[in-house]
Amino acid sequence: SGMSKEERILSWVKEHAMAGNPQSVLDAIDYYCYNTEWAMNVGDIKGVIMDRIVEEAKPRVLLELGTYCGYSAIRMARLLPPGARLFTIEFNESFASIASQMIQLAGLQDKISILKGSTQEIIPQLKKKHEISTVDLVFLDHWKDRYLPDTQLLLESGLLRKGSVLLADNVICPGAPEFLQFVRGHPRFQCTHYPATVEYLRMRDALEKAVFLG
Ligand SMILES: O=C(CSCCNC(=O)c1cc(-c2ccc(F)cc2)cc(O)c1O)c1ccc(O)c(O)c1
Ligand SMILES: [Mg+2]
Repeated sequence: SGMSKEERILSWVKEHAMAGNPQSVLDAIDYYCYNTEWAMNVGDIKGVIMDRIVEEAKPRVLLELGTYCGYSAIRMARLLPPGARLFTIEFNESFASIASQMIQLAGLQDKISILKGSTQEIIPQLKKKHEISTVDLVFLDHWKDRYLPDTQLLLESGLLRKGSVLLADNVICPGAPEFLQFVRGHPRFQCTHYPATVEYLRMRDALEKAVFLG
């Protein structure tokens, strides 16, 4: 029994962040994870790279695979204009609950919808159930061996349009070799590699951006 690591992070953020201030929520999570307990948030180093990519893409409909505590959802949604929407899929009930409270504290609940379930069951429902035509940016951060099958599912579901951006975390560590090989070898994807480090550590990691050419 006792609190989970994710509950301890949420408690710290409630104490140290300012309600309605997304940056203070991100800073509080990063401070706790640098100084007290490591956790698998994308973090500040890869987060700054994500910020630039999201600002350049100007997406109106975003999809995230793997919510965890909501750090990357808050990171992306804080940059969005009114009317833009982020849908984030989380399989784990307790992670989804923590993330919902984190997003509420950041004041971003009107921009972010948490969809509870597995990506393989939810992705095919997105068009009908959530009135989505296509997605402008997808952040992949869930099970690393699901990156490739879910990319193929996004293609089959007609959810990608010319210019849709796939942005994948952890392509070096833990790694997503089959996904990397697929998008880098695919004639309809334009890939860019962004070397970085694993959140809160010195170990090497990277983001991969794959733009669908339609
Ligand atoms: O962990 C999962 C799978 S989803 C999260 C995937 N993400 C990662 O695994 C992930 C891992 C690392 C990382 C780990 C160890 C290292 F030494 C270095 C890096 C970094 C990341 O940025 C990540 O995103 C899950 C657990 C329980 C459930 O109940 C559930 O539902 C899910
Ligand atoms: Mg990750």
